[in-house]
Parts: sequence; C-alpha cells; structure tokens
Amino acid sequence: MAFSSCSTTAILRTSLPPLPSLRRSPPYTPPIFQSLVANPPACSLRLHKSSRIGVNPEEFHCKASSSMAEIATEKAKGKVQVFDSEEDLAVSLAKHTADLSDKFAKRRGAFTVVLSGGSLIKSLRKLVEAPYIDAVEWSKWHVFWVDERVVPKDHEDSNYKLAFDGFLSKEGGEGRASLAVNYPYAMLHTKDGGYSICQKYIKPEPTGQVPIPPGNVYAINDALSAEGAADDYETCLKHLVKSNIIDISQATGLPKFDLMLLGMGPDGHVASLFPGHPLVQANKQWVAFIKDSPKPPPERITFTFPVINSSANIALVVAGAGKANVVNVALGNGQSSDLLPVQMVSPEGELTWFLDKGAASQL
Ligand SMILES: O=C(O)[C@H](O)[C@@H](O)[C@H](O)[C@H](O)COP(=O)(O)O
Repeated sequence: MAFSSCSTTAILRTSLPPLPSLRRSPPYTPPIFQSLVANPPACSLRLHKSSRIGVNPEEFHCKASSSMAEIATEKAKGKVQVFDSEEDLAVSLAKHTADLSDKFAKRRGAFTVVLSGGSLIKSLRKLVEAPYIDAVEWSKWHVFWVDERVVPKDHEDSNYKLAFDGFLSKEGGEGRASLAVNYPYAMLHTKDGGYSICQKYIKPEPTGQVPIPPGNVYAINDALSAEGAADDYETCLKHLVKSNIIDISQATGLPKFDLMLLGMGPDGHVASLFPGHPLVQANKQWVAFIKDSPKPPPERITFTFPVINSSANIALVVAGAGKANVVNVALGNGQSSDLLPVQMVSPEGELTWFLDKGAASQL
C-alpha cells in the first residue's frame, strides 16, 4: 500500500474553562517558587485553587476552581503543569494533543505524532473517548515511535503492540465508519537517490478503531536486526521528510515532528537514551540502535537527541512518586552527578511537562 495523503481539515470545537487570574498575598515563601518571585520578568505563575504542590491555596485569590496548578518557568525548562491526579493529567494531555492536532492539520495538512512506550499510552486514553474520538481529524495523523524494542509486533514487549492495544485499536464513535489500523505490517525499502520507497502489507483487522489511515502508522520492521531496523526506520523518515509528510527544521535540517510524547524512566532516561550510555551523545544518525539497554529488553532502536530536540512540541509525561526525585533534579533543586537524559530534552519548539502531584512531590 502506498502512503496515504492528507486532504481535509477538521475543527476541534471543545475547550476547557479559561485559567483563572491570580493575585498573590504575602507572605509567599515556598522554596519552589522563590526563584520565580526573585525574577518576575523571566517567569509567570498561574495557580488553581486546589493546587497540592506545597502552596497554601488560601494565600491565593483564584477566581475559579480547577484541579490543575500551572507554572510557567523559563523557556529552558519548559512549561510545567502539575495535576492533582493522573486522571486530571490525562484529561489535559488529551486536550493538548487534540489542540495541536487541529493546529497542524490546518497548517500543514498533516499531524506527525511520536509515541514512546511505558505508561504514556495509558495517559493518552482520554484522547480516544468523547469528545476527542469524534472531533480529532485522525485522517491527518502520522504515528511514529521515539523508541521501539526489537521484538515481533505481537510480542508483549513491543511498543507498537502496547500502543495498538491501549490506544490505536480503541473504538471510534458509535456507528462510525473507520479504517483498520494496520497490524502488523512491515516496511520494505530500496535506497534510490537518497531516499527510500516504503511499501507495507496489511493484515486485516476488525474495523471500528481509531481511524488513522493504515499507511500512516509507522512501526519498525520487526523482521530485521536492531541495526537493520534502525537503518530502515531512518530511511523511511528521510522519505517522509522528502515527501513533506514530516516537517523539516530550518535550524538543523533534521525532521521536525509536530508533537513528541515522551515518558521518563525513574533513572531519568527518555526514549532509549539511558544515563551514562554513549548513545546519549549520538549525533550522526537520526535513529540509532542499542543492544545493551539497562531496561529490558536489551535490543532497541531509538531516535537520537538531535532529532528529539528538533521537535516543534514535546510533552514530557511523568506520573508517580517514584519519579519525584528525578523530576526534582530536572526542575527543582535536586542534584545529580551527571546530566540526566531528561535534562537534555530541549526542543526547538515548546516543551510542556505533565506531572501528577506524586511526580511533583519533591518540588
Ligand atoms: O520503550 C520504552 O521503554 C520507553 O519508550 C521508555 O522510554 C519509557 O517511556 C520510559 O521508560 C518511561 O516508562 P514508564 O512511564 O512506564 O515508566
């Protein structure tokens, strides 16, 4: 099957209530905010009534109630949002993703989304519920993986299977006609004049799933070795850049994905870029392979940091108190002897953190 092309635009008509305005009353002393107070021009703070990040809500005069605390810090650390619960985080992540889908579908006629594995997929669940399941222009979506385990697509460790089972296979609105997401497929290519020609074969699956065109879900070729799969994936990305499906960064000449959805491990790894591993410094290839991943399974492919950081938007989605220490290193006063991979996430565009209060508990 040839790649699908994008031709229509949808307008997402859903919105959350506007954020409340905020007035601050002295005393105002929580350590996490002291630098913000000391340097007001560099940052702003918006806090909602039910904030649970160590600030007494009584010290703030909020006009509206919400479960979210939102802190806009300096550009380098991105925009940090803390939610009372993972449920609230998932609601906001769905809106964020749907809004970007709408924006890029209108602007470019395509929306390139990069998934990671792990708990991120569960946090995307609200996107395949009302109202988004029917409002999102799924036909514009092109789905990629920032990293993938080198296992068959139906293997329990496969990030493709994780996303398929937990997100891509979810049912659309009642009675809607939809296309099946390809499952499984393989990409074949021949190098020809610097780019590849990708072909896919599709095993029919039940319909009624998130209606992303079958040709727009770019899983790895699980018939190849780790080296071969990384090379194959990079070649396919080059083809998609040439054909303007994936945008290109004017600054770096690298693929510029519209939205990268990253999880973070408790050791501060992102994608399959682990602390202390030489792959963290890789800058020659777009997609690299690793055979000694500290997190099993050992063989994986992963985008490298130059590609990750060429993104137009990155959402870093972190939930659970088990990651609070690393979140504090990245965003607070925590210390680490080495720069952690998560601290190297610095996109050309916007970085937005989605934290639940467990993950933010040391801030
Ligand atoms: O394939 C992988 O292992 C992932 O892509 C990996 O980078 C993941 O996102 C983090 O380990 C966070 O996973 P959790 O959210 O499950 O902790």
